[in-house]
Amino acid sequence: MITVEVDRLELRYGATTALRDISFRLDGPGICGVLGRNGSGKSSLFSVLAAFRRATGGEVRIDGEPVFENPRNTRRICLIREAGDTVESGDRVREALNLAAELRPDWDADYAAELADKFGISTRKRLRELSRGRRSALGVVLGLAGRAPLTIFDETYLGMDAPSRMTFYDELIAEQSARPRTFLLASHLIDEVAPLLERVVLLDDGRLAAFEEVDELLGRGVSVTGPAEVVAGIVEGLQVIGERALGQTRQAVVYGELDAGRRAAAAAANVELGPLSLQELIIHLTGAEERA
Ligand SMILES: Nc1ncnc2c1ncn2[C@@H]1O[C@H](COP(=O)(O)OP(=O)(O)OP(=O)(O)O)[C@@H](O)[C@H]1O
Repeated sequence: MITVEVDRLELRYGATTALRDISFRLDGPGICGVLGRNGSGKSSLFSVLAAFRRATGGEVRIDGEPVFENPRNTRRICLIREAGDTVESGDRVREALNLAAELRPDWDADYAAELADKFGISTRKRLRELSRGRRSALGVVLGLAGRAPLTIFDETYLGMDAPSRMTFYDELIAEQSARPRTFLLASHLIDEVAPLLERVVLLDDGRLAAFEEVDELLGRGVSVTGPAEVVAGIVEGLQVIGERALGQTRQAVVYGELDAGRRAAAAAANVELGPLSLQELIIHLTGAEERA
């Protein structure tokens, strides 16, 4: 079990600032989603966490020690990138697995073989002959069987079909309960991964838009649907983060809680109050509608 501290992190690529003033801390095991729109900085954050890049400001520490140029930490972190990016070493699947066995102190070869079988990956196959989905699945095998205390999957699902993705999610949950560790998961399939996540790091244009437990985040959003004028009265003075009109019916998405008075007004006027999905909430929080 490890502690991950991201402290006022900044990453610039020349004139582009990809991450600004990002701070959060993960104590102990859990599955944390790293979510955000294209270009929001997810892969940049991972590249600093995995010590592939040096931060241009602030720091990342694992168990209190910096990650960059620190061999003690490098072996404890495993970053699995999207399809094809992780498995360039070796000619065949077997060689990629053997290399992982050398690099990863906690590698479980039997589990790797079992997973490869589940994903239909032949260990005799040449890496370049694998389909895109199977290359992604091989990334999943390397990440799960490596059992690194900090394991990061960066859009590793790309190209994987629905049954393979479900196998990935099931294995992730099973691993997490049998051998708790810290997983970071970036995905654009938010509602698909939402049930796995305990916490979310939400990035918006390189900034930290939210760092929260999923249940708390979900508790913040409520949709209010009914006759336009009544809805307007109920949400007045609240933070409305999205709106939709359908004829005389209006749906307002509120970020925040409705007090008892507003709830009673809604009940009396047949106004429907509903939860938001994590995906809806995140779409609103990252301003997709306004920008679109
Ligand atoms: N090597 C690089 N050189 C210059 N700019 C870069 C580089 N890598 C990323 N960026 C820029 O940094 C910002 C963040 O990109 P990043 O790839 O971290 O986003 P992301 O959230 O992973 O996006 P996506 O969801 O599309 O994968 C973007 O503006 C991007 O153009």
